[in-house]
Amino acid sequence: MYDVKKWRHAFKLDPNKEISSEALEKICESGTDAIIVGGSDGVTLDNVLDLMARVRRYTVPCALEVSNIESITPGFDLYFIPSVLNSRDVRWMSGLHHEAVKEYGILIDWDEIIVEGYCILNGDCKAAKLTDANTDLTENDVIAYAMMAERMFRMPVFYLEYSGTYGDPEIVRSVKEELKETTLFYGGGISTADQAAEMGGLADVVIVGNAVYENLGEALKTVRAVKNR
Ligand SMILES: CC(C)=CCC/C(C)=C/CC/C(C)=C/CC/C(C)=C/CC/C(C)=C/CC/C(C)=C/CC/C(C)=C/COP(=O)(O)OP(=O)(O)O
Ligand SMILES: O=P(O)(O)OC[C@@H](O)CO
Ligand SMILES: [Mg+2]
Repeated sequence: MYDVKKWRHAFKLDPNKEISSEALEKICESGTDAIIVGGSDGVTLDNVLDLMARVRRYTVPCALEVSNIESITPGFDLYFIPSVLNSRDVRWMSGLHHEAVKEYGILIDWDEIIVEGYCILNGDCKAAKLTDANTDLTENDVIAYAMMAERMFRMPVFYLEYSGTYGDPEIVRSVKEELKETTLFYGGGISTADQAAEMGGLADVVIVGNAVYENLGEALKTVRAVKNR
């Protein structure tokens, strides 16, 4: 199922972190809609290839969320391309993308590409620091980014990124109310089934990352909590 409009839940696995074969089997067989391979630091071609090959033993769709040009490889079902709308540095919104398309544009199968308009809201997370994101935003600021993603740039995905911390459900609710076409991804700090159910009731797709490495048993419960709603 490669239509993100039908997704409700995904696990994000970091190629720069260790995961046992037993844990990986449970994650891939959990009933989640997809595995997203991605992280903001230490992502290399070697660790991406290794994780892709291991996930490929299972039937679950597997997407690469591109964080640098060097680690892009064929073999994924989909490629998510983040564009950080609240970055103060144009490289993270369109600069690196321009370089990549200039160099590899001819090789790109555009049907496999899904652009994500990111709005990073946890100023302490690695992605915020890397991209110099302005996280000092009001609810109206965030809604404006969502409107830009959908109506100016026609991005298929708007990603509310609270990586490492649980977000504000009221902001997620307001953003969801604003979006008509664009799919709303929520990620950040989900470590229990209750949190997954809450954000799953507001966003279209819930992404669970760090909990996989911190408490796998609880992380696995997030799938049912979101999909049984
Ligand atoms: C041959 C072949 C297969 C060709 C395919 C062609 C293809 C896919 C081409 C892509 C072209 C293209 C436009 C590429 C874009 C290049 C690029 C480098 C864009 C920049 C992406 C970007 C803005 C990265 C910034 C960081 C970011 C937002 C990462 C997303 C992941 C994220 C937020 C992770 C969370 O952080 P984490 O690491 O988990 O943090 P903790 O460790 O603290 O948990
Ligand atoms: O790691 P967590 O905090 O679950 O966040 C998931 C994802 O949104 C990170 O890009
Ligand atoms: Mg992480």
